[in-house]
Amino acid sequence: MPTERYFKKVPPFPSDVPVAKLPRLSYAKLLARDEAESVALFNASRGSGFFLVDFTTCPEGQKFLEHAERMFEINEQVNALEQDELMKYAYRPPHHLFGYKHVGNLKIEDGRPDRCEFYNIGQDDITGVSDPLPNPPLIENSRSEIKTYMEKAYEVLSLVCSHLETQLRLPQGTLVALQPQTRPSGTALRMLRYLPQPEQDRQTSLLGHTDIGSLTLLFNVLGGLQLLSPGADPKDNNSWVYAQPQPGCAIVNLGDAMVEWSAGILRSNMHRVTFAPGEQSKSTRYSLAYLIRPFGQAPMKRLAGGESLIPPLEEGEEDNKMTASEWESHKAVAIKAGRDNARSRGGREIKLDGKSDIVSGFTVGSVGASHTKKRNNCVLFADIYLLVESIIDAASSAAYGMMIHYTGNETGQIPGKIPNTWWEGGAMFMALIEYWYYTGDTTYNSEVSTGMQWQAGDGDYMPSNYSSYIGNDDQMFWGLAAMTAAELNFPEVSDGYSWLSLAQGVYNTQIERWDSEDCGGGMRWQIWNYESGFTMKNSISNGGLFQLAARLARYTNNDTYADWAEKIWDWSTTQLLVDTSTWAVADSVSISNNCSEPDHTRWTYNYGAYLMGAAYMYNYTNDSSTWLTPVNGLMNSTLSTFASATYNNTLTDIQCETSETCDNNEIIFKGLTAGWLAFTALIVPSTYTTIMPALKISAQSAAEACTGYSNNTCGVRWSIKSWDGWIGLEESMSTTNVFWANLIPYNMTSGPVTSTTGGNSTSNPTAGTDDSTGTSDTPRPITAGDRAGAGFITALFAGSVISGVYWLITSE
Ligand SMILES: O=C(O)CCC(=O)C(=O)O
Ligand SMILES: [Fe+2]
Repeated sequence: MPTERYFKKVPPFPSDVPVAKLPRLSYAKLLARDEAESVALFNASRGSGFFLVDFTTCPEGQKFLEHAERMFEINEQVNALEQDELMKYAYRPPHHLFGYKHVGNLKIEDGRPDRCEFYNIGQDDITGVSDPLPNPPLIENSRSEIKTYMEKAYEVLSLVCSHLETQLRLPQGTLVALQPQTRPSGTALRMLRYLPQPEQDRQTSLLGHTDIGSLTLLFNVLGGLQLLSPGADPKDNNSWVYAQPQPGCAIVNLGDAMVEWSAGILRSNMHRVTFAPGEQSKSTRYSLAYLIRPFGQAPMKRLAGGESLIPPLEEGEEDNKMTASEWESHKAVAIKAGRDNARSRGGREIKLDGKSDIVSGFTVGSVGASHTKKRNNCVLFADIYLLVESIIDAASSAAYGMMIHYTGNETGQIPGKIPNTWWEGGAMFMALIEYWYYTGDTTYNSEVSTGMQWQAGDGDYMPSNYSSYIGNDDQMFWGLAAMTAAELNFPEVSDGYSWLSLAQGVYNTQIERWDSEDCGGGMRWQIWNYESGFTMKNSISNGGLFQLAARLARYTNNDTYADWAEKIWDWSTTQLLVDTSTWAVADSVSISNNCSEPDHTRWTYNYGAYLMGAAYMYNYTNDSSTWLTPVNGLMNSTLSTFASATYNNTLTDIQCETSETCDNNEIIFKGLTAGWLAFTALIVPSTYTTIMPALKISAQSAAEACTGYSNNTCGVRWSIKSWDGWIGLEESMSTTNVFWANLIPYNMTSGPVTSTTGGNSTSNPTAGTDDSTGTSDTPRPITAGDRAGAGFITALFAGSVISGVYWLITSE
């Protein structure tokens, strides 16, 4: 389709719109290594990072155009498939970056949904470098043709690399070796379609971005692609000029990897897609992009040294020490104004034979006028596909910051046990399971499995080593972690307890402890009468069991659990632990005054525990309005109490944060709450538009609070939007939670499953019932110090950059 005869089928590109004058290089001359063509390629790569390659100039080129036409046919057919069929192969960042992206899946500058759809075919899939991925039969049947096209396109771009190597005076093969077709990478053939937009309602179809890989080879017939004029304001529509497709030519552009390798000599320019100009706007636009990304482990550092024109590090400059895949995820950070690596994004002057040499951007041609603009030194948006990756990156950095404090996986240590605390292990594993689910990062999975099984006791989280001082709430967190594992299909441990049975074990042992003798019911805080909280009935124990029962009801579709959930809810609201007129949640009541005086202590997680339970009941009862009122009431009171403007709309445990008196337990609360809010947004869809923006702001603030020691150390007080000097496992756990919670929008179709929607954890309805641990009231000696705060250990972890989230969230 990119040949003359296809151009004739559509209205001509109008002559009265400004266009970027891109140099048109002859493929024949490039093949013949024509010196002038090589220099022209280099100058275009420095100036605008965009040029045309004319394939009509030789038989090899014409052959390539035939292959491209065939891909255009496949493009039309693939995008013409029924939505339902395409959605079977949905591209699901963060887990799957290949497959079909539907219209509206990404956003444009102003937050509205995009108008671009595409099918991403992974190179590794097609060449056999990875296991095959599922694709529609149309693609499956065309594997060999697609493979040929990829090989040819790769050959063309390798030729481009070879010219760049010559001009940069790099040893031949240097750039090509960083992106071989034989090594795993994110390289893809993207088949894009843009339907015509109604005249009254037109907008950007694909958000302005730079390509994060190294080189892109793009064919299209209709206009629509626009480049940002160098130095211009991306918010001003006049700054964007069309790149006019030419018959028989591909548009080649450089991506960000080239900027890194060349220390800023080569240029990666902002571009976007909008409706086609003039009469063309009425036709459907197809384009075919072959996007090369370096192999995952490729170094991103500048290729200085030897004869190369690439300058060695200057004072104040730092080498990029990341691998390509690390760097892809971290790139978003470079955008934050004032950071070293954001200053030069291409077009850096070079020294040629002792003289400095600089190339301007591109010439803008329009009727009667032609002018050159300054080069663009400031890339304002990163590749759109990076949005997800930068949140993943933040989550991964926070999870790492958490796990460096964990020693349970070391020889001689106890799996699942965190010094000076037992319950936190459950909260930590819950965070790691969710982290795994939303990021796809399996790094900590074996720690999770081992620790969760090790602490399981007889299958109900009353392990004999700690059972003498475990409280109901402590045990509950492990139960909720196991429930989460079941709902997210965390891999089962073949010779261990099933996740579901562990959750059932906790539930069964706890309902046994329901205390009808005092205050008409309720769970006590403590199990043992020698513990000081034995005479108290608190929200987290009751709200936790309420939540667990609701989740078990939904997972197993068994009303017995739901009945218990209702019973706990009724008791909690009657006792005003949950006040259904104000939706305030107290921390506890005391048996000493017949539970008549709920306290005024406000903790995020008490709200969150009940909110999550109500959300599950709403979902379980098929959206019954009875449960919607509590869901909305608790959601609103959570946000207005803990994320008000006073706290920069950022989740704050108001009880301790301003006074800087939060203990290690308390530091974890708001992260747990963030996670429960996120699940609520998923299973009660009407809450989504309230919850997600709130979670975004919290994550943005948290990212800014994770700037300690220049190594992403996270503090406690997110709301002050800077690091507060605190550090520890708990701080990092909370930020891990708020970051994965922000990945929910990218994984909307899944989330917590049930036994009838893909959950396969084995049920054991009587789990824990034959375990007498925890039902005896014989006093046992307490092991000292379990509730004492852990000392703060200095974390030193390097490399990643959480503040990327700041940009990410503000840019959406
Ligand atoms: O459709 C086009 O012309 C451009 C697509 C693009 O920029 C991309 O996929 O990165
Ligand atoms: Fe692009």
